[in-house]
Amino acid sequence: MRAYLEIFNVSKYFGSYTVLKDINLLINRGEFISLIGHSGCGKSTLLSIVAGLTEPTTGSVILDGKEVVSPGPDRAVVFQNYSLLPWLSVWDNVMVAVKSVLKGLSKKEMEERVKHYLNLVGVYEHRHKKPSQISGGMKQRVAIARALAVEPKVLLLDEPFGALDALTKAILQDELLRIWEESKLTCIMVTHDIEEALYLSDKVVVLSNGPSAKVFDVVEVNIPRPRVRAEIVKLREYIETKEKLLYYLTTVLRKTA
Ligand SMILES: Nc1ncnc2c1ncn2[C@@H]1O[C@H](COP(=O)(O)OP(=O)(O)OP(=O)(O)O)[C@@H](O)[C@H]1O
Repeated sequence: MRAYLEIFNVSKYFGSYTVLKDINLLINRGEFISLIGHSGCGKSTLLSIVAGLTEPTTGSVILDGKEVVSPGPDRAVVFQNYSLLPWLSVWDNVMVAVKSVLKGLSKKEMEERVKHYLNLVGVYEHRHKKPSQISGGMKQRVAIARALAVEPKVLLLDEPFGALDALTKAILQDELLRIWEESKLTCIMVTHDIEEALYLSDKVVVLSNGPSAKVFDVVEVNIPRPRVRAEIVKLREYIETKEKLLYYLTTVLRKTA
């Protein structure tokens, strides 16, 4: 049986520099996958290839039986730096995405959808504000609402909570987990945070150090769901998987620079 998202022999060269070499990954529908690895190994490049924003030098990405050749509404990306349009209100930032992707909807259906997703991430009451008038955590909520509002098949997250303080980060991780559990979206998230990866993911894909980064290991996170942060940290599976990932990153793949 084919996987929902298939990454076949993907390599990426920037000039003579080989970032990724022969990446192979199979991701099932509804899975939550984290990509982890040292800075500069090519995590964002791989995510960008899946998004269709970067073309692989060799190999291919197949989503639901179709090759990815460009960005498309079936894949939404959330970046660390929110990437909201500063001159538009919170409402319009989401509406612009809905209008551009879901042209067949009536005005009322579009408005209902924007309202639904702003409510889902808890920023509806801030809908008239501009991005400069809301906090970083709220901006990231809006970015997530915008991504979800087009109802993609795959949600791609590039260090989505990397710029947030620890408490806001924990709250948004809980919200993302809740939304993912309800929607059963397929998610791929780049992160540097092992605990975040363990809390959210079904599998953690560890990339080796670049240049020519490969998939070093795919670590299954066999922690039952629903997950309660305070409870899972006591589980043997959590402790052992965390130790394994730490061992990979700090010993086997240790970087000297
Ligand atoms: N457009 C580009 N042109 C040339 N080199 C690039 C380009 N994009 C990325 N690179 C290089 O590819 C390598 C991988 O970058 P990438 O951002 O994918 O790594 P990363 O693992 O996501 O890093 P970090 O964890 O620091 O965000 C780096 O050496 C980077 O300088």
